[in-house]
Amino acid sequence: MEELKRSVAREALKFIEDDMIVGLGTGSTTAYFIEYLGKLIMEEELEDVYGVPTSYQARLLALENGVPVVGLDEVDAIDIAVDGADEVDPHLNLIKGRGAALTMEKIIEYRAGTFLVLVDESKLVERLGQKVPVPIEVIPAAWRAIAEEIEVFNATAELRMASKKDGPVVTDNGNFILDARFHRIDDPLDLEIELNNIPGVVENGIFADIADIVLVGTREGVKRLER
Ligand SMILES: O=C[C@H](O)[C@H](O)[C@H](O)COP(=O)(O)O
Repeated sequence: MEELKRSVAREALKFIEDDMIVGLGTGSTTAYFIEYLGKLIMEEELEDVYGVPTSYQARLLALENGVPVVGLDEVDAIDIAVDGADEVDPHLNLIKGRGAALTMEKIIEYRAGTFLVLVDESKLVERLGQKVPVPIEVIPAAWRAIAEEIEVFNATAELRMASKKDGPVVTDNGNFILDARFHRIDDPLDLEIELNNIPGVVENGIFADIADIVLVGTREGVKRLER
């Protein structure tokens, strides 16, 4: 599985050119991409490439690997954003947010000229929600109220707990994460909009109609899916 992640990360480098501003995603697959990108920059095979990190994890990895970083508020445009996903459906709708970085990811990926997604074949599903819940970033004080609201959608929501800290996961933005399991997601775009309409919801992990290209690492090689 790690080799599949590495192979898509290597393939993603082909999309990066000199002078590009690159959105740097979060997670284990993008971590390889940031590492390889840093190598090309250090070897001067790429020039004037800057990364806009989607999380503290991406920022630390970029600094560690020699990718110069800039903030979203310092750039006029993002040429390409590269990120992983937790599920990809046949229309290239995604679920993201296992790493709790969904809000900055969505802001940066929405702004990017091209949004390139890197996954291994285990992430492909027929319908979103088949394998993973939908993460929802919420204002802490509102978590219980929102969990109740979500039941209206025929779903259950669980507050995500931390593993190396007592109590809940706190996101890079200081919020909580609810993981919502829906009975069935028929219209991802509609659900994405509806969830964001609940007061106190900051953002949710459905990324409908936003991915441009998905590179899938398979045992037979890297496959390219396009919308
Ligand atoms: O918040 C985390 C992100 O959405 C990740 O991009 C996503 O969970 C994929 O991560 P990984 O490449 O580790 O499977």
